Amino acid sequence: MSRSDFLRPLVISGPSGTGKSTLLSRLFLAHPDKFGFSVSHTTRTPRQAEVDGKHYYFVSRDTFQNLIQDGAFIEHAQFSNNYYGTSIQTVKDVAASGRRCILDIDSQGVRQIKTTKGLEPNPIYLFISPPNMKSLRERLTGRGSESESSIRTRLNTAVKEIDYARTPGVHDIIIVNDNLDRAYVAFERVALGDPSPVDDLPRLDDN
Ligand SMILES: Nc1ncnc2c1ncn2[C@@H]1O[C@H](COP(=O)(O)OP(=O)(O)OP(=O)(O)O)[C@@H](O)[C@H]1O
Repeated sequence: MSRSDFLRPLVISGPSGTGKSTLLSRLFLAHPDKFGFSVSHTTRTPRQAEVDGKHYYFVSRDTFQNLIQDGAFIEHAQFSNNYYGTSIQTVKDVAASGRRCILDIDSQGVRQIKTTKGLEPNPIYLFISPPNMKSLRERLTGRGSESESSIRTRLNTAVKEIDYARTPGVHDIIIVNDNLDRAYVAFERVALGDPSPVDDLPRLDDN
């Protein structure tokens, strides 16, 4: 991979509970100096052990709405009654440090970045899929962070996200997080610049 490719932001999306944070934590542990996470802003309340400025910038709805007015975001979206957004400044800060910027955003955000063309250079889009809906439900339940109704909302959204991911050209790369070790090997390759891993998206009518 050339240096210019390495500085292309890597946009990671995939249903809630599919394992994005888990894969990212491993990557950052293995390569502490190579990658920079674009820390998103959100109006949701922090989960236990989440740190302001590290996992998210936790802000009020008023602050978030002012930032939208100021044009601070390359994408922002509302999900489960909370706002999430990525500020232009965060991405610039990571690129300026010579690290590859990694963005973890939902599919509404992916659509928005693609239409606003706010990011230079052009990002690479990676979709992390669950192997099936049953596993996704188990992961969301096992994480213990969501109410039953929140899990239902996330599962309904997941179906739409996986459908959107079937649209040709939306994502450059697809990884199915079935076995965590296998998925991580593929994920690490992508992060280091190999564009080849493309798994098959699961059929949703057989699980
Ligand atoms: N391959 C896997 N097999 C089994 N469990 C997994 C796997 N990958 C992740 N998990 C577990 O699934 C749960 C959800 O993972 P994680 O929180 O990383 O998802 P996420 O995609 O970051 O979700 P969100 O978008 O809501 O932040 C966690 O408890 C994690 O330990």
